[in-house]
Amino acid sequence: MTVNANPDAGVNTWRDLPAAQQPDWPDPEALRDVIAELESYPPLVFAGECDQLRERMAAVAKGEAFLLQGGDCAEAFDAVSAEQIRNKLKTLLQMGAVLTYAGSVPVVKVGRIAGQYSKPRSKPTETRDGVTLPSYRGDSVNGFEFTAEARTPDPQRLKRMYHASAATLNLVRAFTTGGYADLRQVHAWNQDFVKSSPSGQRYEALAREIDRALNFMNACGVDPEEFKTVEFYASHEALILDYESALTRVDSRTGNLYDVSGHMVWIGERTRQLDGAHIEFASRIRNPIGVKLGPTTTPEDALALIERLDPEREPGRLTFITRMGADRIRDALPTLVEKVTASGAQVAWVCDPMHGNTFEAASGHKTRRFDDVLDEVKGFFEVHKGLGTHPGGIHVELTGDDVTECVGGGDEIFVDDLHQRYETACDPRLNRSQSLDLAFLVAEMYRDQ
Ligand SMILES: O=C[C@H](O)[C@H](O)COP(=O)(O)O
Ligand SMILES: C=C(OP(=O)(O)O)C(=O)O
Repeated sequence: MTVNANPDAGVNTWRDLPAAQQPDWPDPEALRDVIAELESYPPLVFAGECDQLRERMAAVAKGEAFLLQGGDCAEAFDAVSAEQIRNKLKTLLQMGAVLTYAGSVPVVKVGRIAGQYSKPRSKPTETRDGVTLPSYRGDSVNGFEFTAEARTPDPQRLKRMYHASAATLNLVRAFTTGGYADLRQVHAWNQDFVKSSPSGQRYEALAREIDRALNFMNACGVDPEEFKTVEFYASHEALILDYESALTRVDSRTGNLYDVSGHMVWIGERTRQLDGAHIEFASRIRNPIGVKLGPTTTPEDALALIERLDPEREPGRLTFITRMGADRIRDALPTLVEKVTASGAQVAWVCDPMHGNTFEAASGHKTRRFDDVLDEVKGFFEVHKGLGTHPGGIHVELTGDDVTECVGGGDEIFVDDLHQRYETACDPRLNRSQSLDLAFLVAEMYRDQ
């Protein structure tokens, strides 16, 4: 259930509509208290930063830049450590360097980070050995452990989500502006990795080229500030609407509403009903918005979403993140892109090659084949090439750690390896080596485009 914490605020119009995938909070009073407290907390991001990202996304929509959006499937409170945050950031920075240099395109870097704590689920309950409990819905809602106590939704967790997001964002900001992300560190990001992995070695060769280019520029007297820091943004799925609307504020500069829990938020495949609460919520805020589109999306759905979320047809406002599956993308995507383009809307098209390619291995692990992931990205590029439209970016679930959750990749992981380091709380992520492999292959596709 949801409660009406601030009926006068313009953001609360979603409360009258059906809201899919919301937790069954057992104690409405406790939820109300938490919402009131969250409403008093300072913003996690500044509205001006959201505007800046909207401008960057406009460049993506116009074909002038490429989006790299990636991070955990589900962040976890016990993984808010310097090491894990640094590893994730390092992986994204390395991928960004590969795409920028080998793909020769400006890369907009956005993490699935500092707020990705809530998960929509296929089933509301999970049964093990005859015991049925609520499904795990992310650390913002309940615990992963299979006990009645852990699985009971607890609104106090929404406050932990805020604090975990704040701590993560703080370190990300320190790393990206305090010297760690300086392009001259391009080798340092690879240090612990290069010897053992083919993709690490390939990266090292590219880093040497970048070094030479930097030395050349330096010798010419050019040392741009842009190389010393990195623009990096935070995004997550806007799923738990009580949290998102408690973090929505009126921007004093413009009087507009911004969800200041992250720079960009997206609405998932399971919650993008046109007459539902999530789309209503997204229509009220000025952040750049993503919407996931699965294989059954019709052109009419896409056009109606544009009408609701981007009535002014403003490039950068709306990103369609398609997640069709490798076997469907070549059939399902062309009509969508054609009809949307013909409507005059300039959305950014981004490929999520993860969510349409999940299967369960014989061992019971949810996994994905690297080759399927790659094939979906290839299909995405083929479709856009065929239509003369811009393949705007990729959206991937990844981690900087050497997990064994997806099979394949240059440093191949086999189905029998899955149990070794299977650490995700929900869906399988690419590890660092697989992520770099993907970046090199996408850079080649982009160049060939
Ligand atoms: O990350 C996406 C969804 O939350 C996830 O795919 C749902 O998984 P389920 O089908 O196991 O519920
Ligand atoms: C739930 C997700 O994806 P989708 O909505 O595409 O299933 C996700 O990206 O975490």
